[in-house]
Amino acid sequence: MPVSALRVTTAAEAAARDHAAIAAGTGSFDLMLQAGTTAAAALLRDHAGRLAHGVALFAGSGNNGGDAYIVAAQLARAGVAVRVHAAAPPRTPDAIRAMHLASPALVHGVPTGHERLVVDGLLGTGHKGELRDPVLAACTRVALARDGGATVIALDVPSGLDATTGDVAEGSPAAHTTLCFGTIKRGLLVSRGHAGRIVLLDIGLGAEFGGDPDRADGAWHLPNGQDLARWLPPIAWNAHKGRRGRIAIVGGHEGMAGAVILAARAALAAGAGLAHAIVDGPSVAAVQLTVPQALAERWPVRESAANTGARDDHTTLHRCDALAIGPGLGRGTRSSQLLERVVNEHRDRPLVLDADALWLIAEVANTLGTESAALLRHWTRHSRAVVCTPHEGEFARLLGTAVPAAWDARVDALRQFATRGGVTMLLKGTPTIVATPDGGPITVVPHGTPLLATGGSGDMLSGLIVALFGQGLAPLEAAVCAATVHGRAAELATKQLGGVRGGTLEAVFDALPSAWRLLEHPVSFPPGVLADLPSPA
Ligand SMILES: NC(=O)C1=CN([C@@H]2O[C@H](COP(=O)(O)OP(=O)(O)OC[C@H]3O[C@@H](n4cnc5c(N)ncnc54)[C@H](O)[C@@H]3O)[C@@H](O)[C@H]2O)[C@@H](O)CC1
Ligand SMILES: Nc1ncnc2c1ncn2[C@@H]1O[C@H](COP(=O)(O)OP(=O)(O)O)[C@@H](O)[C@H]1O
Ligand SMILES: [K+]
Repeated sequence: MPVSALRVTTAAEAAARDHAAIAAGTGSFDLMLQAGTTAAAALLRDHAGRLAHGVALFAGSGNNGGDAYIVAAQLARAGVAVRVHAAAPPRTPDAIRAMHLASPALVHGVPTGHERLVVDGLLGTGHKGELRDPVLAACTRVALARDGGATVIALDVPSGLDATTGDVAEGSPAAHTTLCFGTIKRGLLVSRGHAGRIVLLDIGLGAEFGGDPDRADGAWHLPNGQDLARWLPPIAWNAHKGRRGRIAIVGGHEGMAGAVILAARAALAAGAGLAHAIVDGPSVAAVQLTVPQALAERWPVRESAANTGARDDHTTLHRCDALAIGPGLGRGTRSSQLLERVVNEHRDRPLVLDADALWLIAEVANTLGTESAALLRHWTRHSRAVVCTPHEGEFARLLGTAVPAAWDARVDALRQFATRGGVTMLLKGTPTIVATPDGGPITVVPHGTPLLATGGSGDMLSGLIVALFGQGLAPLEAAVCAATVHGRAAELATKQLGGVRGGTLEAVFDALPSAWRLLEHPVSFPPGVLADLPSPA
C-alpha cells in the first residue's frame, strides 16, 4: 500500500483535518495566511504575463473569500494592480481579518471586466445546494470573463463545485486551474473537466496520507510520483528478452484480432521482453502481420478437443510470467471453455481478466446460480494475483445490478467485490479507481482525457498491466502504474494535438515513451507545491 500517498478528502474530511491542526496549536488564520500566500506565489510564478495587466479577485463571505483577500494583499505587495469584487462582506473572523489586512492594497477599485486573470474566491468547501445571489451573480461575472478570454483560477475548488460529490451547480464558473489547499478534494477528481489543472498547495499540514487506519474505510489515496517511480522495475542495461517478462494475451476470436493486437503492442511498449498472442485460428495471420514482434499461436482448445476432453499442454502459457485473457475473446462455448481452462490450469500465474472474460464470468455465475464474486473467489483461491479491469457496464454485469452513481456507494461496491472475489478490481472511468482484496483504501488514478474514450483503449490498458505484472509488480502496483501511464500518455497526446478530435489511439501509443519518462523521473515541484495534475482538456 502506498503509505506516502497524497490525501484525497471529502469536504468534511478536509474540515476535520484543518480542525485537528487548529486543535493541535496551529492558528486558523495562519492556515489561511499560508493558503493565500502560497496561492499568490503560484500565480506570480505561472502567470506573470497576465498579471502585468492586473488581476480581478472575486471574494465570498466565508473563509474562501478570506483566502482571496490574502492573495489580493500578497499580489498587491508584489506590485500587481489588484481589483476586488466582494460578493458579500466577509463574515467569519478570519475572513474579516484577511480583508483588513488587504484593504490598504485595494486602491485600484473594482474589476473592470478586462482583466486577463480572474481569481474565484467566492465559495470553497462550504458550498451547498444551488447557487444563490449575490454569489450567483458574481459567478456569472467570472464565467463572462472566461468567455472573454480571461484565465480563471479557482481557490480550493471552483465555486459551486461540491468538494465531496463533484456535482456542479448551475452557474458555477469552470476554472482553467484550481489551486487546492492542503488536500485534493474528491469532487475535483470527479469533475476534473470543471476544475482544469489541479495544483495542490501545502498549507503546512504535510502532504501524505500517513497511517490513519480509522479513516481507511472508503478513503481515497492518490499515489505520488515517487511511489510510482519506486514501483517501476528498472530495465537493466544487460537485460535480455527472457528477463523483461514473458507474457501472453489470450483472446482475439475470429473478427476480433484487433483487441489482442492492441494489447500485445501495449505490452511490448511497457517493456515486456516476449509477448505471446494466443488467438483464434483465423486471427493468427492478422497478429503476425501487424505485430511481428509478438509470437502468435492459435487457441490451444479447439471444439473437437474440448468435446473429447483431450488435453493440451498449454506449453506457452506455462512458460509465461503473467497472462491476460479477455480482449476480443468472444462469448461462445469455445471462449468459455478456454477461459475456464486458462483460469484453472494456471492458478500460479498473475492474471488479468478483462472484457469478454468478465462477461463470461457473469454468465457462468448466472448459470451456476451463484454470484460473480463467489465464482472468482473459487477460481482464484490458490492465487491472489488477479486484476479485473471492468468498465462500468462490465462491473454492473458482475454485480448483477446497476453500478451506483454516488461515489461513496460505488466505492463500497468495488471494495466489497474485491474482498469477496479475492481479486484486485480496477474500475475504469473518470476517475479510475482501484480496490484491493485486503479491503484497504481506494487508490485513484485521475489521469486521462477523452482521447481514451474510444474502442480499443481498454485493450491497450490490459496489455500495459500484464506486462508490468510479468515484470514482477504486485497487482495494485501493476494496475495503478499502467492506468497512470495510459492516462498520462493521453494527456501528452491531447496537448500535442491541441485537442481530442482528429486524434486516435495511435497518438496515445506515440506518447507512451514520454509518459514512461514522466513516471520514471517524476518532476520535482516548486516549493509549496505538492502535486500538479494537468487539465484533461
Ligand atoms: N481554517 C480553515 O478551515 C481553512 C479554510 N480555508 C478556506 O476556507 C474554505 C471553507 O470556508 P467556509 O467554511 O467559510 O466556507 P466557504 O467560504 O466555502 O463558503 C461559506 C459561505 O458561502 C455561503 N454559501 C454556501 N453555499 C452557498 C450557495 N449555494 N450559494 C450562495 N452562497 C452559499 C454560506 O452561506 C457562507 O457564507 C475552504 O474551501 C478554503 O478555501 C483555507 O483558508 C485554509 C484553512
Ligand atoms: N473521458 C475520459 N477521460 C479519461 N479516460 C477515459 C475517458 N473515457 C475513457 N477513458 C479510459 O479509457 C479506457 C476505456 O476502456 P474500455 O471502455 O474498456 O475500452 P474498450 O473496451 O473499447 O477497449 C479506460 O481506461 C477509461 O478509464
Ligand atoms: K472558489
